[in-house]
Amino acid sequence: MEQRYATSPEQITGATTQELRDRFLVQDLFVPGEVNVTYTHHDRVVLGGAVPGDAPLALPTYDEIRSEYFLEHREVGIVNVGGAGTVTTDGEVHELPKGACLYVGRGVREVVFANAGSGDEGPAAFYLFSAPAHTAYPTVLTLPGQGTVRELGDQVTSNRRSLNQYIHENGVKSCQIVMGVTSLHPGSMWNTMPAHTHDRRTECYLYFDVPADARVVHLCGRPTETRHLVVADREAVISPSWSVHSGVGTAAYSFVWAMAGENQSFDDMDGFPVTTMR
Ligand SMILES: O=C(O)C(=O)C[C@H](O)C(=O)CO
Ligand SMILES: [Zn+2]
Repeated sequence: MEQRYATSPEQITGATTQELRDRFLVQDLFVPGEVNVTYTHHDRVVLGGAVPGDAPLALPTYDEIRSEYFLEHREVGIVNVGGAGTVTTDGEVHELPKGACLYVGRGVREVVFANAGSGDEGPAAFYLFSAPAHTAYPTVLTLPGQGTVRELGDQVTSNRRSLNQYIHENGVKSCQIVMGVTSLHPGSMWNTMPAHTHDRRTECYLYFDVPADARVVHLCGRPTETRHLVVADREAVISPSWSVHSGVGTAAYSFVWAMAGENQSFDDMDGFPVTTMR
């Protein structure tokens, strides 16, 4: 398990591009036949990718979390960003088409990932976002589009997008995790504009469906002292509570956003009109 310690805003004032990428960008999560995870000490979130091959793939536990099994003290939200697959939790099989979200609560001992056929989308690719959990909520599957959908932005400002909330205060229950998927409409490139922070939660974005020859220029840092990361398909960005998280693509794309921290209030955010940003 890769470990990333927490970063304060003062530490990035003179950071090089590589230093910024080492702190905030998570690459190579999706390797065929493997489960790969990164532990950020920002709100103790674990990010992961699981890509089953011909054989099913089990979620292991790791020394760093000192748990007999991964979900002994944790919960996880799982979104499939690849072809159809299944996730089996303590023997119960859940079918996840692309874009579906499975919440798995504390206390589930076995989580097993598998492919379910060979469609155009290639093998299943499961993105995992896990946080410490104080109690056990039931495992719940949400199919694409079945969450709470918010239509945001406008084609005129190139930020028309559909935001699907899956795990949230008024949806699937969790201890900490708030999770969903946002998809840009064709011709729209900007996400999360106007940008915001939420000092009470860490947020991570996993960009997916970014064409191979395209990139997302992701804005991070304090709103009045921004930096950027150039992000490719299936790469994730860790956004500390003090950092904006917004981006513009060179083509349309989608992303999984997920948060954990002090509260689960999606609208508890401080917005920054672009005219106030630097
Ligand atoms: O497009 C957006 O706007 C988002 O998806 C915003 C994220 O959901 C977010 O940053 C929530 O805090
Ligand atoms: Zn946010």
